[in-house]
Formats: sequence, C-alpha cells, structure tokens
Amino acid sequence: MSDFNKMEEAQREKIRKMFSWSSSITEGNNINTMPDVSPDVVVIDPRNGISNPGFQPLSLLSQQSTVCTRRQQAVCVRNAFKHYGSKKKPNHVLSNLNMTVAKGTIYGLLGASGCGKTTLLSCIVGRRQLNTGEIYVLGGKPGTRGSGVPGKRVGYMPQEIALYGEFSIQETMMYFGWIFGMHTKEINERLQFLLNFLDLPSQNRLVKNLSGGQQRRVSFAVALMHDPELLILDEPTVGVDPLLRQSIWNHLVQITKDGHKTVIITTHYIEEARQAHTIGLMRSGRLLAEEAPQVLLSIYGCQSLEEVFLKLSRKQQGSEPNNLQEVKTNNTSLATLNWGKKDEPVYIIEEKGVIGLNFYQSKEPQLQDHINGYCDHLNGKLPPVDEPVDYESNLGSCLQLTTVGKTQALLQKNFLRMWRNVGVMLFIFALPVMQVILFCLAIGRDPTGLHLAIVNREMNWTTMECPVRHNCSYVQLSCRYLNALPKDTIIQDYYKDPETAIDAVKSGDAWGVIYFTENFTDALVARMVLGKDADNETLDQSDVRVWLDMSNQQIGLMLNRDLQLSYRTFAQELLEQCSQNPKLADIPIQFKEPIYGSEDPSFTDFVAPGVILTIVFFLAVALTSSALIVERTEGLLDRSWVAGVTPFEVLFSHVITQFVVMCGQTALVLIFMIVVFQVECRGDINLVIILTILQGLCGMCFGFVISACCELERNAIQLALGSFYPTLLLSGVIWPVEGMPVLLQYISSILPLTMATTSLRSILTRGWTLVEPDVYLGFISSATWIILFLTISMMVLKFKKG
Ligand SMILES: Nc1ncnc2c1ncn2[C@@H]1O[C@H](COP(=O)(O)OP(=O)(O)OP(=O)(O)O)[C@@H](O)[C@H]1O
Repeated sequence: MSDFNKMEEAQREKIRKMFSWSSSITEGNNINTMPDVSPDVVVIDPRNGISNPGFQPLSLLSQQSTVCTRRQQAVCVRNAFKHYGSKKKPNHVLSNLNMTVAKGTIYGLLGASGCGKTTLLSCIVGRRQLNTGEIYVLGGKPGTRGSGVPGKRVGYMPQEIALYGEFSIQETMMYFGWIFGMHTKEINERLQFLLNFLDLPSQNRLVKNLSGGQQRRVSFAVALMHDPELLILDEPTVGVDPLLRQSIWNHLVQITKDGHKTVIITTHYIEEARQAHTIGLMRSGRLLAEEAPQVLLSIYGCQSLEEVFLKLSRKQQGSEPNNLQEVKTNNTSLATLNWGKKDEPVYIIEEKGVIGLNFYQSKEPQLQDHINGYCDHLNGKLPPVDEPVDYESNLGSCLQLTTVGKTQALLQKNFLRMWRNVGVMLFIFALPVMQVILFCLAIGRDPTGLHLAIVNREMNWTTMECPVRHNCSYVQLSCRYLNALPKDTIIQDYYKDPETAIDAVKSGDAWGVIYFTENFTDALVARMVLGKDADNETLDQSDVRVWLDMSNQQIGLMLNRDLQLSYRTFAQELLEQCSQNPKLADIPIQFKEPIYGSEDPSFTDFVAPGVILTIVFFLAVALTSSALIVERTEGLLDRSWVAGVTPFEVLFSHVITQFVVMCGQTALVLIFMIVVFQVECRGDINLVIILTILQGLCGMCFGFVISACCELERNAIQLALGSFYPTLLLSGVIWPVEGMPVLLQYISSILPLTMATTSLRSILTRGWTLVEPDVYLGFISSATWIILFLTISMMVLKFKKG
C-alpha cells in the first residue's frame, strides 16, 4: 500500500469513527434507537460540515433501495448512461452515473469543462433523454404526464443566455411569467423584487443592450421568476461580481432553508460551492464523490475543494479500467439525508458507481422518524412511475392542449419580434407586390422591336419606294403585304439580296428573312385566278419565302404566327376591295368563339394561377423556415421547452402569427393580380381567396418542417431555395403537366402546388365551382398537405425535444 493510500485509509478510519452511528449501518443492523453521542467524539452536521455535538441524527432503519425511496428525493439519477453520436461511434458523456439530491438542499455539481454537467442537467430537466438509466425529478420521471417537469416546478438557467435580445427585461419576464401561468400583477411584483435583488437596470432596457453580466442576471431572474420547487442553475455566477455572487448564494441558502426548495448549481468557481449542502464532483461522465463539502475536506485532509477534486481525479485516473461500466463500487452518501425536514422520513441511498469514496455501506438503509412514511402510506403499492399521483396536474390540464397564459406569451413574443423588425415586415409585404408587378410586366407580353431582313425584288432598290395601295389594285402586292405586318413587333430592314440578308440573321442582326421574287404580284394573281390549274412555277414565284432564326422558340413561333396572320389580313382586305368573298383567304378551318378563354389567349393567363400560388406558398416558406431555427439558436426554444411549452403550442402560435401576415400578403397579391393587372377571374372570388390562403398555410407548414429538421439557418435557406425550382417546374405552373413523361406526371400530381394550380386555373379561366373534381381536388390536396406537414413538424420537434 502506497503512503498516499495509507494516509487516506487512516483519514477514512477517523471519519468512520466520527460517524460511528453511520458505520453501524454498514454492518446492516437495524437501529431503532439513537446512537450515543459521546462528548469526546466530534459530530459533524452534514448540513454544513460544522462540528455540532448537539446534532441528533434520526433513527435508522435498514432498507433495500426502492423506487419509492428514489422518488422521495428532489432528484435521483440511477445508472445513467448517455452518449452523443451514432451507436457505432458513440461519444460517451455519462457513464453509470448515480446522483441523489435531497429535497431542501443546495447541490453543487462541480467538474472540469466537458465532463458532462450540462448534459446531466438537461436530462434532469427533460430536455434530453438518457440512453439507459433512470431519473426521478420531484417524484416523477421528467417528460411524463403530470410530472410537472419540464414545467413550472422547475426553474432552469441554461449556460447560454437563451433570451430574445429584442425584448426588454419586462417583456422577457412577462413572457416566462405567462408561460408559468402567473398573473400580470404577480409578474410585475416579482419583477420589482428581482430587479432590486439582482441589481438589474431599468426594466425597459432591451436585453441585447445589456452587458454580458447583466444578461446573465436577467437569465437568472427568469429562472427565479415563478419561485420553483427545483432550481437548476448552469453556471449562474459567471460574469457576476463577487458581491452579487455572494448575494446570489445567500439567496439560494435562504430559499432552501425551510426545506421546500432545492437547488442544483454548477460552477467553475469551486470554492464558492462550499456553501452548498452537497457537492457532486464529476469527472468523465461520473461522480467521483457526492458529499457535504466539509466531509470531503476532512476525508481527504485538504484545505480546498480544488485539492480534493485533484486528489480524486488522480485516484480515478490510476484506477481507470478500460471498460467504465465494470467499476461499480458501493457506497452511501450522507449527503442524501433529508436534513431540512424533521417531519419527513430521511433516506440514505445506495450509490453504485460513485467512485472514490468506497468505505461506506453497500445496503440502503432508511432513516425513518415515523412509521407511516410515504411508502407505508401506499401499503407497498407504488403509483405508476410514469403517472405520479401527486402534483399540480389533473386530468383537465392533461387534456388541455394549451393554456391562455402560454398562448398569450407565445403570440406576444411572435408579434413583438415582427414589430421590432419593422424593416423586415415592410419587406415581407412589399415583396409579394413587387413579385406580382414584375410578373405582370415581364411575363406573357409579345416581344416587340424584332428586326426582319426584307429582300423585295419588286421594289425599286435605288429609290427605295414601295407604294401601298388600298384599292383593288394588283400592283406591288408585296408592299401591301409588308404594310400589313405589325409595326410594333416587326422592324423591317431592307437588304439587296438574300445572301446579305441571311448573313444579317447569322450575325444576329435580324430574326429572319422575308424574300419576294420580282414577279411576286403577277404570280400571286395568277395563283388566285388559276386555282387548281396553277403550275408549280407560278405557285413557287407567288410564295413569300421566309427563313427564321428558331433558336428562340417563343420569338420564332410568334413571328411565324404574325407572318401568317398578316397574310390573312392582307388577302382578306384585297379580296374585299375587289368585291370578292374575303373568306376565300381563310384556310378551311373555322375557329368559333372559344368555350373558355379568349381567341387570343395570353401566356399570362396560363401562368397567373400558378404564379399566385407559388408566390404565396414560397413567401410563407420563407417566413417560417427559419422561425424555429432562430429561436433554437438563441436558446429561447430550449428554455421554453423546459418551462413546459409543448411543440404543439409553439407551432400553434407560429401558425396564428404567420397566418395574419399571410392573409395580408394574399390580399395584396390578389388585388394587384386581379384588380390592377386585370388577370381574368371568371369564377367565385371567395374560392380564389380560400384556395390561395390554403396554399399559404401549406407553404407555412412546409416551412415548419424545414425549420424543425434543420439545425442551421443556412441549411434551411438552402432547403427552401432548393425546393423552389423542382416544385415550380413539376407543378404545371409554367408548362402543362400533360407534356411531361408519364412517371413525372404521377410525381407531379402529388406535389402540393399541382392540383391547387389546376384548381385555381379552372376557377379563374373557366369559372368552375366546387362541384368540379378539378376544383375540389385542389382544396383536398392542399388540406391534406397541411395536415401532413404539420404532423411531420410536430413529430420532428417532439423527437428533437426528447
Ligand atoms: N449536442 C451535442 N452533440 C454532441 N456532443 C455534445 C453535445 N452536447 C455536448 N456534447 C459533448 O458532450 C461532452 C459533455 O458536454 P457538456 O456540455 O455536458 O459538458 P459540461 O461539463 O457542461 O462542460 P462546460 O462546463 O464547459 O459547460 C462534451 O465533450 C461535448 O463536446
């Protein structure tokens, strides 16, 4: 045995003598009488580690560890394992950790950075779940129905500020106060106390304008706000001056005095933890020791807790086995005594896995000062673990989806956020208007100013004369035809020969060439007179020869259409002047008045329904896709979960807020499309409004899915942008679905925008009503997608919350 171990063993022996009443427990004796406290034996009061000859420990009763006794503690963690990362490459953070926090005590959780303190605390408050092991908090398992955890039984101050910078101190307090179900008056009173106590600046100051230390104090104030039973503070004294730090500790000591409040606190200032009733020294995911500070100092003969920690760490390093799970030493922590309450049974709990202090007993005795303890009262029957019998919850609140306070808090938060970003809000409303204006001005109009190279051999090239006659004259008809071409669309450039004209097209100076032979007029007249007897040469000479640049389909097709329509106009006019039937100029297909739409349909009419829905859908996606991420990165979402807000409530509040914004956007889009730019609307405008709003909701819910799935804002933006083009291309917005391969048509039909676009198009251009399948399918598809997206985002949020 090394000198160090010998010294340590001697120390332990000494302590064992000090706690002679305790050592009798280790032998497994039932002790029904108080142990004698001889005057020459120093008795240390484990509440404060101070020598206290008058201290009377309670009667002891040996008892096996039970769920019942664990639930008696404020917090009880047993055999906790937690890893991050995949199962193949796990990062073990908690390894067989046991922890017991007695009610009415301050528990200082100490350990080096990265040893797993925050992880442990987040499991305790129900933010994360253990991979294996058990946690009882205030008698229930965190996250189970009626446990009150997460919820108002716990006050949690996370390591990061986790507050919304745009809120004032008062608004921050109101937000959390309402969530905890407090009345406004009550919140204001508490706020005044906390402002004074924590030496905070004016309640109207915005959190983002406070110093780091002040922000931490506001964060601390939030945890204290509702005076919770269990206060969990992750490094509350960082960035706080020594005076205030001491007053925080004084306050913690004060609130735990009557035994009704419990505090778990982590700190990097190890020495300040001397004021705690119990200290848990944590290293590499487990507790090296869990004792009253003075007891630790005595056992290890150290002057400071830091020294104790170093000793224990060295010892752990020396005995570190490869497999952490194999080390299971048994000991009992005196710190688990419930010193605060004299009327209640007190337990010493069997501690497996607390290493370093292994000289205590292996059984779990119960110190009991009255017979009808909690467990006896239940006649040995334990209430179901997941549904504690006690606590504020009742069936009513379990069935309740939300509370007025939470709804008020969440809605106020969302609207305030918007209000505080007026610039962004204006942009949010200006954007759809801008998009509609740009769409109506830029899409669907006929191109103008297109150059055509004309080679007219009938024309006098020297004088450049090409007279147009408006009577029944068969002279230079080519000039008459050229005159019939639309002036705004086509600009006529004259060339001497076809070769130079074609070169102009090749060099991009013209969109096509029109060529007339020198006897075009005679051949054309002969063609009309001879009819079926016209020879090939006559037919050939009478043709208007055209070479087009078809590289641009839209311009090529439009020129093609204009050249043919202009010929029709020219021929009809000539026949009319010559007292002939102008119908002779028509091809023998008669287009009657269209059943739906106009004789001259525009591309705008085809695209407009899809564009309306796309604008509303993707604006909603943009609005919501980062909403949850921003809250999550700020830490506000995590803090709200711990305060008892549910994914449903968060989503519900965002749906309401975004819905209001979206209604405004929808109104603007429809007003500009239909009223200002006169996009045809033959159907019921109410159906148009409802369908557009449904699509907005659908986009919003899709945004929630993105927001719930993505950790980073940039990933959300990438996903939202990435989904834009496939949806636009596949939804029949810019090209008919019928033009797609069959498989793609099936895929297209299930996308959120496809049926809705068809439906809106049918309402706008055909004036159809809900009885038509094309119309009602759009509504059904939109509603189905909304439900689906909402369900997915709720599930993802719940999963992530766990
Ligand atoms: N979400 C996470 N995903 C993956 N690993 C994580 C995650 N959170 C924490 N860890 C890792 O778990 C380990 C313990 O982290 P934890 O934050 O619990 O330590 P800590 O003791 O609170 O540290 P500190 O005192 O610096 O706050 C660290 O190695 C950390 O990198």
